[in-house]
Amino acid sequence: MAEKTVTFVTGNLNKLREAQSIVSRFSAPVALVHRGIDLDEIQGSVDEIAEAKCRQAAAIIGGPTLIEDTSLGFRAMGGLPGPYVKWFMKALGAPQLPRMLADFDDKHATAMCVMAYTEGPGAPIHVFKGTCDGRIVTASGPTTFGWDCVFAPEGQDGKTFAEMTPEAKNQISHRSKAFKMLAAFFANA
Ligand SMILES: O=c1[nH]c(=O)c2ncn([C@@H]3O[C@H](COP(=O)(O)OP(=O)(O)OP(=O)(O)O)[C@@H](O)[C@H]3O)c2[nH]1
Ligand SMILES: [Mg+2]
Repeated sequence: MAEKTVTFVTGNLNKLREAQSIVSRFSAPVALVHRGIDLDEIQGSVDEIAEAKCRQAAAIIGGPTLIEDTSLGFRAMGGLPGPYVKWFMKALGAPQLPRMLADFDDKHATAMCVMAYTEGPGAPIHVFKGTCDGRIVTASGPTTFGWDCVFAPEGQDGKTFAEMTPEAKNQISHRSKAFKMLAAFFANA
C-alpha cells in the first residue's frame, strides 16, 4: 500500500506529539505533516465545530487534511463545558477546573476527540469520535497538557492522565480511539 501523506492542522503541539506517536504504530502507512494554523471554532454541535474546522483547513491546505477538536463534558453539568473547555482552561487554569463541580457529588466526565478528515476542498468530510470516561479529581501530576492533571480515566486506580506514561495514555485515550477509526477508514478505502 502506498504511503498516504496527510496534513494535520493544529495549533496544539501536545496534540501533535501524541498524534505522531499513535500514527507511528499504525499498520496502515500514513505520514503526518504538521501545519500550525489557528482555525475558527464556531458555536454548535461537536460535529459542526469539527466539520467547520476541517473545511477551513482543507481550503488552505488544498489536499488531504486532518483536524481534531477535543471536548471535556461533565455529566453533572449536562455535558458542559464540552467543546468550550478550552475557554474555561484559559480563564481558570486546569488545577481550578474541579471547583466547577465542587457542589456536585457526580464527578463523572467524558473526554472526546472529534476528528475530521477530508481528501481535499469540496470532498466529503469524515468524522471519527473517540471517547474516554473518567472522573474530575484534584490536580495531580505535571500540568503540561491541558486538563490531563485533573482527569482520572476509568480503570487506572485513580491516576490522572498526567501521572501516566505517554504510552499508557495512548493505549486508552479518546485521541488514540479516534485515530484507530481513522486507520480503519484508510485500510478500507
Ligand atoms: O489534558 C488534556 N488532554 C488531552 O488529551 C487534550 N486534548 C486537548 N486538550 C485541551 O482541551 C482544549 C481543546 O480545545 P481544542 O480541541 O480546540 O484544541 P486547541 O485549540 O488547543 O488546538 P487546535 O484547535 O488548534 O487543534 C484545549 O485547551 C486543549 O489544550 C487536552 N487536554
Ligand atoms: Mg482549538
